[in-house]
Amino acid sequence: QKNDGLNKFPEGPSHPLLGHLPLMTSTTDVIDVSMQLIRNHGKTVKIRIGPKILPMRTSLLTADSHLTEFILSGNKILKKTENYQFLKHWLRKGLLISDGDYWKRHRKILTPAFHLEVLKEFVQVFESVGDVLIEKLRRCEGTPSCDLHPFVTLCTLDVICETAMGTKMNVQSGKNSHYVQSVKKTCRIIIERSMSTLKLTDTTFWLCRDFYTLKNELKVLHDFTHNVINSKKNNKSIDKNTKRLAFLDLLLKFSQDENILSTDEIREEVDTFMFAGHDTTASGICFTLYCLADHPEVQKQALQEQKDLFGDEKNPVITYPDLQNMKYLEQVIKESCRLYPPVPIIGRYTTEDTEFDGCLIPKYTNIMLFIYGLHRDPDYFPEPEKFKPERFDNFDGSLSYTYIPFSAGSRSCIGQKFAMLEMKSIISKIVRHFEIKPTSPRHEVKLSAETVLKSLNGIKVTLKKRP
Ligand code: HEM
Repeated sequence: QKNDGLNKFPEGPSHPLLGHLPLMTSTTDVIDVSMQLIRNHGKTVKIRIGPKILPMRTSLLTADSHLTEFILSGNKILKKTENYQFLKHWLRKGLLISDGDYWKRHRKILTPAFHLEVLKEFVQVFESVGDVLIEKLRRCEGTPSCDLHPFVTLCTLDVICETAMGTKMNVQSGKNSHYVQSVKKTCRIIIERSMSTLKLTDTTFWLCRDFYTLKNELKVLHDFTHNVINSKKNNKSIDKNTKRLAFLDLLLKFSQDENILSTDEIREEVDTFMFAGHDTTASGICFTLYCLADHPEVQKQALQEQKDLFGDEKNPVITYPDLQNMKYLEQVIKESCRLYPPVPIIGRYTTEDTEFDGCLIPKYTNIMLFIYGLHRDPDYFPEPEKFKPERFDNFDGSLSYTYIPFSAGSRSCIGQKFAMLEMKSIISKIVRHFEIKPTSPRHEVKLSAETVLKSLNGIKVTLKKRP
């Protein structure tokens, strides 16, 4: 393995034998240590695991917009890094982790399922599931501190179950808790595998209890989607009265017409939507509400926008054009996704020697694109720590590789428009019903880079019913 080209990049402090491994032993370290490295040593740094002379792995960590643009805008470096492989037991060859011609073919097949005409029909789902969330949040009214995360996660799970599979799961009302528990346990094990030497490789993972737990949980998850698909195939559970089709119905339809996806392939894609489409939006919603609590003047303006659109009506019937008209709220969400990007790091892997800016990046290099770092760079965003939605007043394309919460280029998030609509629907509802205030003393989030950005100590605010 030739890694000479990487010598151009600084390494920062590291252990001579273990490299950066001792610095990154937890999901919280990943954010802090990566920030320190890029602040103190340059926008792109080398991360080494193992001895300096013969490293086990050398990666690049970058928050440089040029290198980010080079990687994301080209069509050469499309393969994901090996840590995505922890997802393979659940998602198999789903869109998020597949590559090569297989990925290309599936991306082309799945793209029409995210067409605007399809998404517009989902607004009703966001709204009715959001109404249940409002009822659940009433429990928090008057309490000094409410952790939003568990409430919002169940809400986004209900949304994705109904939109991806066409199945009302009512997890917010305590139904189907076995499926929810399996999603939670599987996500936990996936994160822990990337942090534990014993769980890291399949060769030793089977020695751990989690290997068997994962096996059981995956059976629950796979059986569930499998059964939904089968009953749809036998046409037992398609609601004839709705013109709304879930992603699964669309995939089945495409496949019936042209026989392009097998049942297993459909299941893998539906599982992928389930995974990629609920924790991410929950993170986006929770951090936006946290920012609104901290910035009463921004919240006031967001509420005013709601009043301008719907008067004093707290429960208007919201349509797709209404969500489009929530321009200020969109800026608020964008600014929150800048400071707290729901997906803080993504990884790509070079399959051939690649030249960038006169430097050779060798074949088999992991490149970690540090979205969180890009978004907090003062060269790209003056006063980066400040929450200023007006930054997005005149958002122009030149920011496109400095602001990438949904990634960019051909492997960008296929669910981007869906996610923005869902976040607007849920957040606007909460803003109309509650005044969101910081807790006293103010809750300070402890950021953790799991597959999505989370806060280890929850996302706590105070909710006060609006008159
Ligand atoms: C705020 C919410 C969301 C954020 C911030 C987000 C962010 C991202 C990012 C950064 C990627 C690139 C991942 C990588 O390169 O490794 C991605 C990919 C993807 N996202 Fe999202 N996502 C969100 C919501 C959703 C939703 C709701 C869905 C589905 C309904 C979805 C489905 C996917 C899929 C399938 C991919 C893989 C695309 C491909 O490789 O072709 N995402 N997302």
